[in-house]
Amino acid sequence: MSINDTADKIISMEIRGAGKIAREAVSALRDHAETLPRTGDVSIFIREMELAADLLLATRPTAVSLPNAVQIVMRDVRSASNEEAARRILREKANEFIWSSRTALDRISVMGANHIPDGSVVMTHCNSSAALGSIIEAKRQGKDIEVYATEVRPWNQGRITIKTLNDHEIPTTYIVDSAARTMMKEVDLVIVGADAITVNGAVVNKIGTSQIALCAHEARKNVIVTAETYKFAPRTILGERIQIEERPTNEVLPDDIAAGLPFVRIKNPVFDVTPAEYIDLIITEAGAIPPHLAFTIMREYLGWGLGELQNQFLSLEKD
Ligand SMILES: O=C(COP(=O)(O)O)[C@H](O)[C@H](O)COP(=O)(O)O
Repeated sequence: MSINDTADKIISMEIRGAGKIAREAVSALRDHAETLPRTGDVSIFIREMELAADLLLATRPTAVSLPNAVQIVMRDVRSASNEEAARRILREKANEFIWSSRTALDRISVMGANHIPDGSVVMTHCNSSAALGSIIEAKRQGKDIEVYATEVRPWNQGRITIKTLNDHEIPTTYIVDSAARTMMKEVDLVIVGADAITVNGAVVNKIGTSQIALCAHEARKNVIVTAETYKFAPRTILGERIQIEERPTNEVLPDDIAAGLPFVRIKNPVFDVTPAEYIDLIITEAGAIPPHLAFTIMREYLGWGLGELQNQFLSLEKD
């Protein structure tokens, strides 16, 4: 798929979910490199690849998996000594990222399943491959489990979730988002995915996640977040905030109805922030951690992010 097609599909949400966005972006970068004519000038190749990367980065602002994946693939390309080396590094890094991202999902699924006791009822929100992977793995291990899945207005990602759960013959109850608190008494634990995790262990995920986590906290039910290490955002160490995407208001209310309500304002933020105190565990491919250890993951697994931050500080000091 071309860079433009991939970017369009991410914007239109045909490609969605933080992990998938990252993998598809990386595979589009790899394919794009193959379409560029060989010039023998490494700087031309790098410039073309940066333009392609910028196009992808401008698609959706919240899932940090996208800039992290682009950085993982592009970082060593930028210092390549010649065009052939740059092409080889890009290909290798892209393939490595896609492979390790899938492996991470498998590992998270097994660890996540270990945290789902036999006979438990799990609530999930939105459509997360990491969260669903854990539920499906628990079922594969022979555990008798049930799921409550929310609708996820306005895009109804819950329908994709219930289709997958149904395909795996997992008994599922489908509820509207506002039924989460009422239904929490039937539930033993909540499992969701993440679009970004900040240095203080807060989790950015689909709008509504924080309400569900709050209800779970009130009802003394565990909240488990499943997230690959590339969902952690090292730049939050510097105080950079995760941008919450606002999508068109007509996803919430059709324009013709809105036009008749001149005093009504519509807002459509599509992600929210769940503070660390409402999260019991974050399961990554590197192990399950309490949210306050987010910094450790950033240091150990996204070390480049910290190196870059250090360079920024050094240049600030020089200025
Ligand atoms: O919030 C969403 C998707 O939002 P959208 O539908 O707006 O992209 C998912 O919970 C996370 O991206 C994690 O998904 P995964 O575990 O698959 O990476």
